[in-house]
Amino acid sequence: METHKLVMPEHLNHFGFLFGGNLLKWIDEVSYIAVTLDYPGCNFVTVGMDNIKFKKSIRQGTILCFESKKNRIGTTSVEYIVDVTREEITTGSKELVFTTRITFVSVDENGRKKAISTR
Ligand SMILES: CC(=O)SCCNC(=O)CCNC(=O)[C@H](O)C(C)(C)COP(=O)(O)OP(=O)(O)OC[C@H]1O[C@@H](n2cnc3c(N)ncnc32)[C@H](O)[C@@H]1OP(=O)(O)O
Repeated sequence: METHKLVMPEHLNHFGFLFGGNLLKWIDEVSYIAVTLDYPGCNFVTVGMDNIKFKKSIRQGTILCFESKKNRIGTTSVEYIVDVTREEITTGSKELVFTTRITFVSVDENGRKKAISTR
């Protein structure tokens, strides 16, 4: 699944670059939507996000593309790789600015883990 976000003034830190917590929130949100659409009827919670390294700063006005790819399916969990690329609006070129693995666990109505059902 692919989606885009526009970096606005309210997303910046006090140095004027994208606040890392906002990036992580967007990754949680877009990949939660991906897993929920991939497994209709299941409820998921995030259990972990790996490899958090902020190596590129991101300016206001940047268009970010989030691509969530299913990477591993376990008994109760599903892992996605999320690649975040910066899209250069004048040239159309793309640059990978962040990548992570995020894992969701299927839960029942009481929040207890539950085997993933495919229907
Ligand atoms: C969309 C959101 O933001 S939701 C809000 C934030 N998330 C939450 O509030 C969730 C809080 N956590 C919990 O309620 C519990 O930890 C649960 C229900 C998610 C899991 O229960 P636990 O007893 O901790 O699970 P357990 O350790 O047995 O692992 C369950 C599965 O998750 C996987 N897992 C556990 N920890 C991690 C981790 N850090 N990274 C990746 N996978 C993990 C396990 O490998 C296992 O997978 P499998 O069943 O496919 O083999």
